[in-house]
Amino acid sequence: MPIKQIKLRKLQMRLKDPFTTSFGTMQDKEFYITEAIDGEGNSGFGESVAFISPWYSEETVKTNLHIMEDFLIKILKENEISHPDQISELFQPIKGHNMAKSALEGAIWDLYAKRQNITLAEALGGEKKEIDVGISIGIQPSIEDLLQTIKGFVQEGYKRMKIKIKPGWDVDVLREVRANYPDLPIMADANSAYTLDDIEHLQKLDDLNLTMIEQPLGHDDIVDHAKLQAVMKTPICLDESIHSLEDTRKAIQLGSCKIINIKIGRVGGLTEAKKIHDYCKDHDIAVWCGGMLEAGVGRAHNIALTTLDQFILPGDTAGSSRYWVKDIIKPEVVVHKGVITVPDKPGIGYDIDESALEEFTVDEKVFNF
Ligand SMILES: O=C(O)CCC(=O)C1=CC=C[C@@H](O)[C@@H]1C(=O)O
Ligand SMILES: [Mg+2]
Repeated sequence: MPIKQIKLRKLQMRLKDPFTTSFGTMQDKEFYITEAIDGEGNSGFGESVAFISPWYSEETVKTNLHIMEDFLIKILKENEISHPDQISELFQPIKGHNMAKSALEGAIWDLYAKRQNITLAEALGGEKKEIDVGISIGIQPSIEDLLQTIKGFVQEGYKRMKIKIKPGWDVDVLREVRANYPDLPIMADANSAYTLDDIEHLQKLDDLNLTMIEQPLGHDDIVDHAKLQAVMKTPICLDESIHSLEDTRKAIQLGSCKIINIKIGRVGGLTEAKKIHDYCKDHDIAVWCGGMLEAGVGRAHNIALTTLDQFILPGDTAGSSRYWVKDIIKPEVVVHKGVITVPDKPGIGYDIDESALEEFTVDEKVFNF
């Protein structure tokens, strides 16, 4: 697969609404869209999920550019790529920087699928033609606002509500939600806002029939999570703690979680994400596809990954209109009654909206091979 050119476009897009988690609030998103071009004019696209500041992980938009242009693109130039699965091996000598690696690998996966004239889902071995999706709701100004927000998303048919929690906005809030929605699938995401000192407080959540509690403890912990899971009925789901298949193996061996949120960027790309999926399938651990407030390219990659059969829980892949006035793909991602129909066109299955891409691009770098 002769790559002739890599393009890095830095985009700035403004979320429709501020998104608040236990870390803080964001509304202006800056990120990279990557493009891998072959000699026949085919283009594959990827998206980096790193944020402007290192609050979710140590990576940022700036570290992404540094690692992509100073290391990863050089490795791609120096090696003949025949299959995208080679890339994670080639990038192995570069420690960390999974989101930078994933952004480039994703563009090459899309290019590969287009050259084979198959969908990215088929290239990954996925068979689902539709995927169930849930929605992630940031911390709201009041419980009334939260209930109103949930009401709207329930009416839109989303299959599961993910509610952000933090100390002072947790048990009482979730009790109120459960009282209003006795049968609705509800999960909580704490984004590491608690410690083992909070065990007794977190155990109060066990009465609420939550589908899971996501990442209650340290962002890089699997030991304390194992202690917490041992005393909680509610399944713990790990997000930030899982960066690789190795982390997955250790977390499952320790009993740190019963569910894993797979995010392509966090684990370094689609090849590693598929390995984690396959390992979880062998060990009866449910997985779902998390979100990073992506634009349409990243959303399309998430949809393709979610077609693999161990993705048995609704993920965070909302429709484009959840976050964006205008997305960079056409058609946009649409959720109908909590379901996304998997596109059947080659590659990611959505076209790039060239005018929107140009409108949001604030910088572009081209690397010729
Ligand atoms: O992209 C989406 O719709 C979900 C976004 C979301 O919930 C998150 C994005 C980034 C970090 C976290 O705050 C949170 C998560 O943990 O999944
Ligand atoms: Mg999370």
